[in-house]
Amino acid sequence: MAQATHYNKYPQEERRRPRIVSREEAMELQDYRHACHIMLYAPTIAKLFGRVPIRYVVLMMMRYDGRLGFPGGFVDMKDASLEDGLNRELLEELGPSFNTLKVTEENYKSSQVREVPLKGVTHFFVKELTLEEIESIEKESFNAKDHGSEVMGVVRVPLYTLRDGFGGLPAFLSNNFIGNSKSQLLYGLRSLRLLREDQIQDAIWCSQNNQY
Ligand SMILES: O=c1[nH]cnc2c1ncn2[C@H]1C[C@H](O)[C@@H](COP(=O)(O)OP(=O)(O)O)O1
Repeated sequence: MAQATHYNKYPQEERRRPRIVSREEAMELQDYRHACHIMLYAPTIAKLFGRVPIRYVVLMMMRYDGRLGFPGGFVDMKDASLEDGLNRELLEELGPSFNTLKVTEENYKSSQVREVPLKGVTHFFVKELTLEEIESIEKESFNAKDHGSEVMGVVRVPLYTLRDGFGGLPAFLSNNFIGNSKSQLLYGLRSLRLLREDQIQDAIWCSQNNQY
């Protein structure tokens, strides 16, 4: 009943638009499926071609459906918490690194609710790692249960824009993304200040106005 009341509070067109809610509000929703995904990242001093600063390694993955998304997945009834569900998914998708690396409540960032096509909540987490830890995840991901099936491969997000004005982040943003993962990526880059706002705006504009 609580769920029906909540659902009816929003007019038809409002229900189509995903909403940001607090974790507490999200956890009170009944009959919604909860999913958790995480942006893992690490600072780097490496330069592409010896001159373009890479700045951060940010991990996403190519999914079985040809879309890009973050590692993670649905939380099951048997998971004791959102973090338990996410750690279970990370072990399946990224492999043995997540026997030791653990996501905790400190890594929680935001929750978004959608009503259509199905009622669901996506919880977004972020975790800063060392470059060595990220490289170890990349190597060990070949030994993950889901490698080659649900996960086609772990990919790095290029944060730079090349001289042609499209290569790098603008081209990456032109890919197909699952669910709200593209807005999660932009939110993560913004809120963690991995890029400046003007750099993000330029990359979005260039991705939408590719003349090449
Ligand atoms: O990266 C993501 N960000 C937001 N939502 C996502 C992301 N990846 C998938 N999704 C959506 C799609 C589904 O509605 C759920 C769960 O999908 P998935 O991760 O494929 O779940 P399983 O691995 O099958 O448990 O979240």
